[in-house]
Amino acid sequence: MSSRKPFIAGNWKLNKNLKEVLAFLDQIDGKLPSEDKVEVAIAAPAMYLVPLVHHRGKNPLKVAAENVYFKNSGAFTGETSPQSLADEGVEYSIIGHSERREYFHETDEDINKKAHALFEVGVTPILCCGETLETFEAGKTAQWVSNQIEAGLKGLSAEQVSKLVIAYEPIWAIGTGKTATAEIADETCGVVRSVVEKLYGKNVSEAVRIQYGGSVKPETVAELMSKENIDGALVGGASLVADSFLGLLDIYK
Ligand SMILES: O=C[C@H](O)COP(=O)(O)O
Repeated sequence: MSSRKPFIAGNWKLNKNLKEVLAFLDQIDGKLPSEDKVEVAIAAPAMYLVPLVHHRGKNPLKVAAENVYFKNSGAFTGETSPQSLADEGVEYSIIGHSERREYFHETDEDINKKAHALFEVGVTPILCCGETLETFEAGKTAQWVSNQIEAGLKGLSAEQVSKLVIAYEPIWAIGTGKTATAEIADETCGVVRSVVEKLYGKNVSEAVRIQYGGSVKPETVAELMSKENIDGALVGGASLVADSFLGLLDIYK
């Protein structure tokens, strides 16, 4: 367990309708642990960001976008601007999720532009990285993830990177029920931290928070969070149902 504040974020992906979003807020109302112990967020489809901000009430719940564009205005049909996230009170945005990289062909360069654009408006990026099963089995995870991180951080200042959140999500563990062992997850989060140290020095690498993501469940979260280099979790499936989402936070009560 590190001294950094843990950060547990749900990622709803393309799930829920408005009624379900509001019901979820109702079900977690007054049940989140104190923000002194853990930071909690939900990343939701763009359509539900404003309702989440407006209906979270006094719950210590941060709101995150699942994606963002790197321009604030212009002829970019269908995109969401960083400025609109900031204006509506959205605190975080995931960038570079493996599903965006795979299905929407996002490149490291796009993702780096998004990181810059978010910092410019005061929204904190959650920068995702992670390798395929093939890369994992070939023993090339460290190199792969290091390259993604170096490219994603290009041109960011030490001050920005110390506020950043990085999520290590092995693609083979996403939605498969196959969580990486806590040891593997910790080792790769340690690799990510060492890349940050190489680029920005010890102070920044000790400040940056690194989440693990990939089939995290209430039953597996405690062991993962006990590891030195893991500061939180980015959770898909287990964040969709209020009881299970609250179960992820039991260790902080
Ligand atoms: O962003 C979340 C990850 O893709 C993990 O999803 P999962 O918990 O359903 O495996």
